[in-house]
Amino acid sequence: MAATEGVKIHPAVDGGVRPGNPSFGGGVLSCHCTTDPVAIRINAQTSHNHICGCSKCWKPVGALFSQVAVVARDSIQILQNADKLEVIDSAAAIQRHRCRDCGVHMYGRIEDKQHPFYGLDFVHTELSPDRGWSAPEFAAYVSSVIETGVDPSRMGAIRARLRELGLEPYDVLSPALMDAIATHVAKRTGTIPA
Ligand SMILES: N[C@@H](CCC(=O)N[C@@H](CSCO)C(=O)NCC(=O)O)C(=O)O
Ligand SMILES: [Zn+2]
Ligand SMILES: [Zn+2]
Repeated sequence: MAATEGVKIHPAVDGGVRPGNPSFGGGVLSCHCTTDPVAIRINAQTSHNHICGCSKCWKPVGALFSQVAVVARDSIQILQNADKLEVIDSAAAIQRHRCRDCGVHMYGRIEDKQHPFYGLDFVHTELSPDRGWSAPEFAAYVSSVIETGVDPSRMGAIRARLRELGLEPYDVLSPALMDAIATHVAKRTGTIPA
């Protein structure tokens, strides 16, 4: 039996990564409540979609990883049941707004203007019935799944499965995003010209 057989990452990728549609222009995300769901509209295609193993991002029941993408904050509009949204941790860099009834995270917002990703919101596009959203490109915070209870002996098979799916595993973010963060910091501190 192949080492990767039976390794489940996330329902959106377990059957293979579906390509996004570059001309897709957005859609509506809804929480899991069967009555009075929270709904938000995203008026743009997402970018930097990735699979995330960190303990803070929302994961569907049974999934080892989250799927999370970013979009400009001004492209998000709350359509209904905004009163059900609560911020999980207002001290966190990403302030995750979840439905207080079903627990689904509707969007994560960065309020710190100095943060390298200020201006971007984090969203889970599987909450939309549409298929054109940008595809996940890599896997982030992979070792962090151990913090959520995964046996460390499974990490070899998990990383192998991610590679099989074309989702290169990183233990923080991808090199491109880490470079963007470091460039932002170097410009802010004056190490390199802004
Ligand atoms: N080992 C920790 C990592 C948590 C973490 O740093 N998560 C990242 C990525 S979230 C989406 O890519 C992060 O930026 N967090 C900021 C925040 O959550 O406010 C763990 O697993 O908890
Ligand atoms: Zn809900
Ligand atoms: Zn995360």
